[in-house]
Order: sequence, then structure tokens, then C-alpha cells
Amino acid sequence: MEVTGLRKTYGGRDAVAGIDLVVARGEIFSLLGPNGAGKTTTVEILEGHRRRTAGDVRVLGEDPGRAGSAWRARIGIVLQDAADAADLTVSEMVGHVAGFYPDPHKAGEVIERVGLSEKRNSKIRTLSGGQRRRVDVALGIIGRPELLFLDEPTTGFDPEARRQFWDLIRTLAADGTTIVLTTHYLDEAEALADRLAVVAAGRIVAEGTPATLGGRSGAEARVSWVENGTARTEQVTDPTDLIRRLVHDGADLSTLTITRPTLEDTYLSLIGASR
Ligand SMILES: Nc1ncnc2c1ncn2[C@@H]1O[C@H](COP(=O)(O)OP(=O)(O)OP(=O)(O)O)[C@@H](O)[C@H]1O
Repeated sequence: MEVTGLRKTYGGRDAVAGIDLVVARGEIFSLLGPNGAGKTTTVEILEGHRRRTAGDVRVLGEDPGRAGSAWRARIGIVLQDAADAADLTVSEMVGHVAGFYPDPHKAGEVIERVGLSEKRNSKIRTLSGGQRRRVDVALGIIGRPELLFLDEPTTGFDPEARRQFWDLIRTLAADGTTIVLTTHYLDEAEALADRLAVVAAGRIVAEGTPATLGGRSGAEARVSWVENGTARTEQVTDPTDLIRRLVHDGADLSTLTITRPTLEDTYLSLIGASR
């Protein structure tokens, strides 16, 4: 996927104000950013669902604004609430959508992969919110997509279902599926993404790996310990010397913690700085 100078204007205002992106095959790429930053607009242009005002976009070798049904069949989209109103069973719905694709997975296999085998004969409208999201995921992957767009895919999942979903996404990526993930869950982005970009006010304000985004890996470490009953904290670039000194001084290190900024800390400071 290659995007250069992407812009989208609504009524004279820029929702996307010049975005450049490159995503390689098999990569898990995550877009982060506050509400209204322009993520959905960007992703919908990449999916071919929205027209752009300016810029060059290539997705699986084609311009999504002009690509036809053969291109569309190579792409999977996990839409929120795609399956919500259905009066069909899980098997019927997944089997029905499979029929739109030239080389789909078997419906039963996909239903098992998303953890819904026990519910395969239940009507979708009787499922819980998290179970319906799993149906959405099943519909997104049934067509064996080369590129999968996930928009806040785990909203409403219980913790165990989230972990299972993460494993599923890693398996898909390991098999060569390219994944574009939009999420507000920074732990999810950190767990899954090879690279991520933070979007604010229609622009990319930072891009990198979860470990290095926004200079995170070079940020100071916060070292905390208890000394003679008093809590102590120091901020240092490299904690090695400090810890050597504490060992030398015979400090009690059973309370020692070393923390660096979390991805959420880094994200919030990037967003704050962009305002
Ligand atoms: N169809 C539209 N007409 C006019 N303005 C729009 C339209 N769609 C989006 N916008 C505006 O474009 C900006 C970007 O919206 P977008 O939905 O892309 O944000 P987002 O980053 O996906 O936000 P969220 O995290 O809330 O989903 C917002 O200011 C929004 O109000």
C-alpha cells in the first residue's frame, strides 16, 4: 500500500491534510489518533469507499477509486455492526457472505477460528455484543483477503476473547495477510502492530515501531525503590550506574521498579504537542 499527499476536504475544511504512508505485504500497521483525527476518512479512501480530494493512492497495485470487483475480492473489511440486524444464524450469514468470493475459506473453519462454533446455529440477533463482533471478524476474513482492514475490532470483547483475536490476527499476518488496524486501545496496538502512525488533525504526527515511537526507547527510565522506609525515585537515561551504586550501598532492592513511558504516555504527549 502506498499513499502520497492524501487529502480529503469536506466543505472547504481538511479532514485529511496530506498523509504519506507505505505498508508492506504481511505487515500489521496500526493507525492511532483522537476522535475526528481523520483515520476513518483515510481508511475508507484506501478501501475504495470514499473519494479523495487529492493525492496518489495504490492499494494491492491499484487505485481504490477506480478498482473493480476483482480487486475488492482481495480485500477484507471488518465493519462495526455489519452483522447486527441479521435474522440469520451464524452459519447462514457466514456461508452467505462466502458466496460473494471466488476462493473463500470454509464457513465452519472461520466460525471455529473466531470461537463461535457453539453458536453456529444461533440467530445473530440473539448473540451478545462481543459475539456479534466475532461474526463481523468472520465476515471480514471469509474471503481469504490479502489485505484486511480492522476498525476497532475488539470493542466489547472479554479479555480472553481479545487474546484469542490477537492470536488470530498474528496467524493471518504470518500467513502473509497485510493488516491495517485502527484502534483506540494502545495495548492492542502495542501487542499487534509492527509499525504504527499517530494521526492528529488530518496529519501524521509520528510514525515508528511500538518500541521507538516518538523517541520512546530513548526516553528516561524512572527508577523507584524504598530506602530506610522512604520511597525514592530518580529519572535516568541508563539505570545501570544507579543500580550499581544502590547495590554497593547495600540498599534493599526487593522494592525496585524500573519503568519507561508506556505507549499511552508517548501517545498522549504526541497528541498534546500537536495541538
Ligand atoms: N461525510 C462527512 N461530511 C463532513 N465532515 C465529515 C464527514 N466525515 C467525516 N467528517 C469530518 O472529518 C473529520 C475526520 O473524521 P474521521 O471520521 O475520519 O475521524 P476518525 O479519526 O475516524 O475519528 P474516530 O476516532 O472518532 O472514529 C471530522 O472532523 C469529521 O467531523
